[in-house]
Amino acid sequence: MELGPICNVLLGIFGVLVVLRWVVKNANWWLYETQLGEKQYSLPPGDMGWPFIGNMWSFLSAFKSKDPDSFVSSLVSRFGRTGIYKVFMFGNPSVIVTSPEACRRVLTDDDCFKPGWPKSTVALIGKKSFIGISFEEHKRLRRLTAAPVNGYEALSMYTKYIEEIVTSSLDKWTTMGEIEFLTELRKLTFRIIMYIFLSSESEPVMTALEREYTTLNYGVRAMAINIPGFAYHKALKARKNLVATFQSIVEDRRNQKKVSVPTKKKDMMDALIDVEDENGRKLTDEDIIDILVMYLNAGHESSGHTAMWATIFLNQHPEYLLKAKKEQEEIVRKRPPEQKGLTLKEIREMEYLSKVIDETLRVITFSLTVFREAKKDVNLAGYTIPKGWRVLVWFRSVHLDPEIYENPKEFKPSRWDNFTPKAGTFLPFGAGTRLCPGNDLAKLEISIFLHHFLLNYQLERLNPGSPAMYLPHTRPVDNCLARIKKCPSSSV
Ligand code: HEM
Repeated sequence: MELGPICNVLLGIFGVLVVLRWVVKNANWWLYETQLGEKQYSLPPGDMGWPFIGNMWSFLSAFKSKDPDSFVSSLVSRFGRTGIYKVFMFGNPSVIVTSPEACRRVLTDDDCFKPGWPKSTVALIGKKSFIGISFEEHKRLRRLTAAPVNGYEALSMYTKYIEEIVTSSLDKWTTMGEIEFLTELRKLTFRIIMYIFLSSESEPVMTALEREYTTLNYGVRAMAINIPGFAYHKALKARKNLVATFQSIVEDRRNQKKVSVPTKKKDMMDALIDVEDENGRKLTDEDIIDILVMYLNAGHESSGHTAMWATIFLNQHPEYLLKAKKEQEEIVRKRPPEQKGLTLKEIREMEYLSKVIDETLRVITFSLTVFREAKKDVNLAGYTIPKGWRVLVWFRSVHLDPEIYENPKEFKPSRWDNFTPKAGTFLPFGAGTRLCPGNDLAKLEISIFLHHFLLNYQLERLNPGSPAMYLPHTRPVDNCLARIKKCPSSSV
């Protein structure tokens, strides 16, 4: 048999494959960069990945592996430590920023950047939530909703309630045998945020809502594939259920108001129903529901995860746990005998505990990234971000940068002794006009939880070596399966 023709055919196929690969690899470059004219030459270095999926495959495979940071470190090793990289993610030509200076600039420059969350995320959180509304509308609703969740007066008001719910939950957990510690903490923080927004709801409604939020969050970081079986499809269904529940709560509250039965305490729902703009225009049901979907989500997942990790880290480091416990015992010892429970003043004096929480926020970086969009062509660090491109502010890289935090993956609360982070190097709650409005509330909840936990309880993990997973948020695969036990020295 003659080999010549076969070789030619094989060579031909090989040639076609090489050309095809080149075309496919350069499709995004051709689609998004060549259109930019001269500007394409000043884009940040990077790689736009494959057509349609861009860099999502590398992102998802890194974040589903044991080394999520391999995603950004591969950009650094290929393109250098520029702190800004061109990518194609979540369906858009984008730039990832990883240096403190660039992150801070993007977060604080409202003339150049606006929220730029992927359409799929806006569809889940709501187009009338803070990530979908105009600058002016955001300013107004932010003013209205931020005061009741932050500030001395509001926080003092919630301290007693949070303490009650923390102590009763901890007590209950000791009787439950094996629990998923994270799941229980999420329920706890969800009850707190429900109380602030809606005063109260029945236990079954709360458990059902919290479950829907878990499904919703899986969809937020997944690929937007709306086909049964995929995380995004399930998340859309979860949103539908949440909207239906909130709709009936809003209707009930409006009806109550019509027959003018004043509720005992004015909660956030009352404030949202009553508020008018300068033209006397009130919020629609859709406005209120999207604000609820957003706040109740942002307001419990993050604090629940952070409280869990702080407890795990302390458990892994008995010397830090002892130090934190001593501080709490000292607070109780100094307390006048007639005082019942914690005061905000005492919480503000928990110096070591505050370092434990900051260190947890840094090591875990609950919000791995946030999204912005360039409102015009922007020059950043000598590179051009073209108008309309998305910017991913990659908090995780800043918090785990060995040039900022020595041995960054080590949990070491004492690194915060006499250390004030430079601007842009510690951003657990973001910065600028979108700085998390719940930052003080979150620290309050976590401090109250740790206070009672350290004084009276112990965590016994069933799988202490359970590996971590990173999407949608960093957590142990087993949701921290554990038993909660009373300390032998407990006074409760
Ligand atoms: C450890 C706990 C928390 C962490 C790590 C956290 C983190 C963040 C971050 C990084 C942002 C900035 C988003 C951006 O720049 O686009 C943010 C925004 C937000 N957070 Fe939090 N958060 C926490 C707790 C809370 C709590 C308890 C609430 C509820 C009261 C809350 C409500 C919100 C809201 C509504 C926004 C949007 C703000 C806006 O767009 O103006 N967060 N959070």
